[in-house]
Amino acid sequence: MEIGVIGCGKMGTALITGAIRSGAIEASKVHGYDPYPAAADSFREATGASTVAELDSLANCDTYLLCTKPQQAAEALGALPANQSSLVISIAAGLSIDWLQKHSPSDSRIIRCMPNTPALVGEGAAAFALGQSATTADAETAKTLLGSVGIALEVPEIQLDAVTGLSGSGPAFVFMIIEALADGGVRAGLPRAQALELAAQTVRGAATMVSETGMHPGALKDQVASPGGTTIAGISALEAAGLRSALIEAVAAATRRSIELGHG
Ligand SMILES: NC(=O)C1=CN([C@@H]2O[C@H](COP(=O)(O)OP(=O)(O)OC[C@H]3O[C@@H](n4cnc5c(N)ncnc54)[C@H](OP(=O)(O)O)[C@@H]3O)[C@@H](O)[C@H]2O)C=CC1
Ligand SMILES: O=C(O)[C@@H]1CCC=N1
Repeated sequence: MEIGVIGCGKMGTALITGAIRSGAIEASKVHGYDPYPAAADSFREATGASTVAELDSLANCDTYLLCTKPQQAAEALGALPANQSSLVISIAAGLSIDWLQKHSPSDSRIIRCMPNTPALVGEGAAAFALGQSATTADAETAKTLLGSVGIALEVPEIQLDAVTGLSGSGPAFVFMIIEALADGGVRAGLPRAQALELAAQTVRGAATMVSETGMHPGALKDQVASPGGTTIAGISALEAAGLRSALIEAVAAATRRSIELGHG
């Protein structure tokens, strides 16, 4: 498999760095293209893969990973060699399989997916949906690539906007939560560095408990809250501030925006 990465920005670099690091793909089989020379330079440095100066030079690839912004995708796909039968895996938010099929060379097989940036550290959460002509082997390719850097679920395409709102955008929401927890620690008198370390490890530990125990997060929360204790005082403050509603609305707003991006 020769992979052409179209768009060597943040996410293309994160995915390929993680996949090469995990051993799922070889750097020598990956060729990036980005019109922005600084992006191509950092991609080469981070991944050890090569880059090309013209998109045409990716003509020998059998698999393309589309990592441009959604608004740049039509131009990028339009520049692919025509009449080539290849697999196009898109990570662009919102762009539907139908849209991707229409803008790709006619015999392309399409996979639409939504990864997230923790792929860079092997803790990604991704989902993907297959286009009509994508084969079982293509599904395996997507599963191997995305699964090498975290979890990769196959879902019906209709769920991908919600995946974008939850796990695609979600790392940003969690980074804000970690930052705010650390601020809380600083406000209570902790040095900044320790506050941040404790906040990040608290989120990591809590997430691991949810994954590993299989217990409902509400039950795990109840275990922390002693009657008349500190935790229930904090929970009460969070409920008064509308934490749950704010997070639900954040995922809903991001999902709506993914749908809008798909409408151009
Ligand atoms: N960031 C994230 O957390 C996630 C992003 N995504 C999706 O990944 C995609 C990329 O996002 P992200 O990495 O953050 O964006 P970036 O802007 O970092 O990367 C996109 C890169 O593509 C380049 N580019 C522009 N036009 C072309 C072209 N015609 N051919 C090849 N490359 C081109 C851009 O150059 P220039 O800057 O000069 O325009 C830029 O370097 C988006 O579609 C986004 O929806 C999906 C999941 C998570
Ligand atoms: O903000 C965005 O549009 C992209 C898609 C998911 C995460 N980042």
